[in-house]
Amino acid sequence: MDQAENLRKIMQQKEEQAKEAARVIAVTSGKGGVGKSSVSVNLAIQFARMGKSVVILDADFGLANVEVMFGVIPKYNLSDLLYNGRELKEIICEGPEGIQFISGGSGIANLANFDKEQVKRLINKMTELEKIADIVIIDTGAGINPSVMEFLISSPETILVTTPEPTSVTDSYALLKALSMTEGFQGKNTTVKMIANRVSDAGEGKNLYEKLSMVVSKFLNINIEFLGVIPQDSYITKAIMKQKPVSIMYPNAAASKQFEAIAKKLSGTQQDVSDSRRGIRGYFKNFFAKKNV
Ligand SMILES: Nc1ncnc2c1ncn2[C@@H]1O[C@H](COP(=O)(O)OP(=O)(O)OP(=O)(O)O)[C@@H](O)[C@H]1O
Repeated sequence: MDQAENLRKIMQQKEEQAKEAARVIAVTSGKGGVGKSSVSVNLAIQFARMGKSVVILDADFGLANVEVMFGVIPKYNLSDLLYNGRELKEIICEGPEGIQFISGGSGIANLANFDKEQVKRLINKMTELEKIADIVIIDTGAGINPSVMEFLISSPETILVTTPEPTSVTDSYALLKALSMTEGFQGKNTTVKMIANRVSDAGEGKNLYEKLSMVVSKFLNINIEFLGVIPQDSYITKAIMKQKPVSIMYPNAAASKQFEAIAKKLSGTQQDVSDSRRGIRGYFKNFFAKKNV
């Protein structure tokens, strides 16, 4: 390597260090249909309006709601990066307001079965996200299946979406119980933040949080923080019918205002995470830790 090349490399390294690692946030729920994708997409929009560059990884295999909510049909998905030699920039799709997203496609379902070389390629490619994203939102599947657990266990910050329906509350508990029993789970490494969706008023949301948080801290030794409420709002459904997120279609709707408040609250807090788990590289390294890459 000549001196000029060496210098270029050092400059590049310095640039990469100067750019902070992306904040990785997983969004999940105990059962399907409670508003997980709606939360991912609308928080992304609110973060983008605050000047952040946001990438959503739609890891909800089989129910790719993000693309439906954005009204965009992706040309490629994660499988094309994993198996068909596509580059990261080719599989990233443009959503509204500068948001970018990656459709997981069937690539997501196979992640846990990768061999070492595939894992390395995935980590290296996904690490390129670090250069373009301030925030990476991972929209996981719902429920307690092992692949959802893999996504959550590696995430330093998890948003749990719950509604007042009794089944949503018991399924949230079941999800956290499954998470606490998953190999490698360490309560101190995982912050779970709850959003109460489809509530009739703030009090109902707070009650829901207090109930869930009490049993979860008593029986599972997990602390949940309260992020806030999203009201039951017919504008959400109206917007979905038009394949537009409510924050874009009806920015003054009660739900949009709450998404804005929650995004502000989140961005006002630093992510409390050790260096080895920081950023998208840390996330995937941790995800595949058992494979010793
Ligand atoms: N606060 C709300 N007010 C009214 N309707 C809502 C609200 N939140 C979600 N919905 C409705 O619930 C439906 C499911 O929402 P969404 O697709 O975001 O859920 P999900 O948890 O991601 O579902 P899935 O498990 O299928 O991925 C949407 O059609 C939406 O209209």
